[in-house]
Amino acid sequence: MKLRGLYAITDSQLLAGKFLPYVEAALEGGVTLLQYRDKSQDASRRLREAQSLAELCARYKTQLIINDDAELAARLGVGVHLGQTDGPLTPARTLLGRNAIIGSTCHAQLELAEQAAREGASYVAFGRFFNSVTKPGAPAADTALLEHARNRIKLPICAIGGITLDNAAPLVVHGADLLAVIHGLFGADSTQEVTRRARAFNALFASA
Ligand SMILES: Cc1ncc(COP(=O)(O)OP(=O)(O)O)c(N)n1
Ligand SMILES: Cc1nc(C(=O)O)sc1CCOP(=O)(O)O
Ligand SMILES: [Mg+2]
Repeated sequence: MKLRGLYAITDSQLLAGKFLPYVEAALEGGVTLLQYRDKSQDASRRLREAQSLAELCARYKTQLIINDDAELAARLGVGVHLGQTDGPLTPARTLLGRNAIIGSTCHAQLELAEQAAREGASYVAFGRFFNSVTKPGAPAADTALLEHARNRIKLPICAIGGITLDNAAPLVVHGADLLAVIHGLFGADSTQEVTRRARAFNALFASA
């Protein structure tokens, strides 16, 4: 499967009280990958919500990725996204199997991406590209990095951090295969607006 398009990421605070309707609205507009990102320690809620997302994703034929937690991903038979402090990729690959999607945070460092590729990552994620409400302190990346990564890394390239419909187009032009978005997608006033935004993000790939 070609990993290209919108990568929607959930946020438990932003989606409080509208979690499933907003996620379904995004799926309705078209989502290549959906990441369940919940930074709480509430294991039973995490399991319950991740199971609901797995059912929803199955209906929409979207791939589900669990942030941080390879054990939960293994339990659900889905993919995982691991940051630099979330544990090594190689055991996660062994646990999840060769077909699982495993993503790796590489900040603004090509060396991290090359290492992730050697260790069996399915895609590499660079960011943050713009100011992010969700993660203001993340290290900054720029479009030149995408061009270098395009030439050196033979894996799908994901861009993240402060991405909105107003600033996303150059990222695709400079080589991003996946646009990972929280606020720019789910910070909308209605489910209809979430669907519209998802469609508009996907349209950027159709025209690139
Ligand atoms: C697609 C994608 N890219 C980067 C991240 C960030 O991962 P990490 O650095 O582990 O930070 P947290 O998201 O865990 O706070 C991501 N989750 N997804
Ligand atoms: C989770 C995350 N990781 C980042 C990184 O740079 O690695 S930026 C980020 C937040 C993405 O949310 P938003 O689209 O609301 O900015
Ligand atoms: Mg993490």
